[in-house]
Amino acid sequence: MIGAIADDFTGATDAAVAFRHAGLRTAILFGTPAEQPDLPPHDAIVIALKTRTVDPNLAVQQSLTAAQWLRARGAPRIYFKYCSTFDSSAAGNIGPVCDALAQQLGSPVTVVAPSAPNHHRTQYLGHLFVGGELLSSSPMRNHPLTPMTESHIPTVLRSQTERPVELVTHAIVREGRAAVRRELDRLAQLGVRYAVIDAVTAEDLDEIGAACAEDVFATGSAGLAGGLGHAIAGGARETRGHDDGAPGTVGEGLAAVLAGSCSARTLEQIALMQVEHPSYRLDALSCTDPAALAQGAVAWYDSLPAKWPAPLIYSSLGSEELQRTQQRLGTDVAAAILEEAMGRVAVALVERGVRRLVVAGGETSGSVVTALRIPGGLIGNEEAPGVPWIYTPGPDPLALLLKSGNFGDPYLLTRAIRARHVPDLQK
Ligand SMILES: Nc1ncnc2c1ncn2[C@@H]1O[C@H](COP(=O)(O)OP(=O)(O)O)[C@@H](O)[C@H]1O
Ligand SMILES: O=C(O)[C@@H](O)C(=O)COP(=O)(O)O
Repeated sequence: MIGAIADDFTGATDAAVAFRHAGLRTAILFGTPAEQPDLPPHDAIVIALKTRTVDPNLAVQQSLTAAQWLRARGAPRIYFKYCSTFDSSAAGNIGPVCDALAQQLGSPVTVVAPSAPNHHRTQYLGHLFVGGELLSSSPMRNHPLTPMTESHIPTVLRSQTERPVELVTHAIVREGRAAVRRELDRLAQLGVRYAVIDAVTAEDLDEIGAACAEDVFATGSAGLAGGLGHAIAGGARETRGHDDGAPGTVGEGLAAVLAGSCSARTLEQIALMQVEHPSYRLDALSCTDPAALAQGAVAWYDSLPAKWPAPLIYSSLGSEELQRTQQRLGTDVAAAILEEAMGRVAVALVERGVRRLVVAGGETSGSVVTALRIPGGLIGNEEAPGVPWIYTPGPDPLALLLKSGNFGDPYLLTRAIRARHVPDLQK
């Protein structure tokens, strides 16, 4: 069994998919449960937290609680899943959370591997690339909460921890799992506490996963989750795409899209969705009261003719307009207003019968799922790599698609809500 803690909700779904593709039966939980829930048989549990941008002390406390819960549930090893673009602020939270978990778990040296080649994030000589660009030149430099302006991951991590950090280069990874293991042991003996490891391909991550599969603690993106999953499952690469019987079809309920992501890919997806779908923008500059903002959006939803295509409610803005909002209201205040408003909108839409909810943005997904008090779900098929449908338990399930800001092709949102039952205006 492996227990994973993800620092945001879309990241948790990405990791859950990676475990599932490796052949592990995977359960996802939103937050650390207060009690022991009944879970279907599983080899991996992913706990989704919303700790990427909160105060570092809170992130540490929540991560430690999740790790304790997973250990008590029988997980001999813990994986901390953060973003493949190493999303963090100057204060953390990757460094502080890694420090606390490494100490709690007694990890001598901890692997740090942000690469996720299936999402085109690769690391070479410590430098993280997004597609063909360095992280610091990619759209991540304009992220509303965690702008990434340094691509050299050992440098980023050193700014967040006092523990010694060293790089394990791709040349060592290419030598294979035994060489990686030897290097980790050598670094541990030298007193190094974090080994930031290059990885360019999924095969690299399988070698790294095999090298650290017995470690009590490892960290990275969904990429290394896949590598560890393979090592634990003892499976071959062909197991990728294996279906463990989770539901594969999208529900039949009314659909809506909620977008709080301002990532470049989400903005493209929104523009394409607006061609055929009605949309409403939550504007924090015109109203700073989340309840009133949400009320305006819900009144608009209620005014839509019965058979209109699924609507979009969004707050997403391009970087210039976004900066204006952040300068006027403050970055954290603007985010808090819009996240609370989006959570309230989600609750109202579900009360009105919406049963398929597509949410764009990791923080936004965290707010929506928390507002809906959803404890966890079953992982279904992927609408895009790393973006699976999630089915909530109970007699009246919801189908959720939690989309990471930069994931999915430009038509993802449009495709996700275009299910068989959506009324066709042409008829
Ligand atoms: N118009 C806006 N002005 C200021 N902040 C915004 C605006 N729209 C969204 N945000 C905030 O930006 C953050 C986007 O983060 P997130 O939802 O994680 O998206 P992504 O997955 O793209 O990182 C959220 O906290 C959201 O509330
Ligand atoms: O690793 C990734 O890129 C994702 O799993 C992830 O964490 C995405 O975060 P958001 O872009 O904030 O949704």
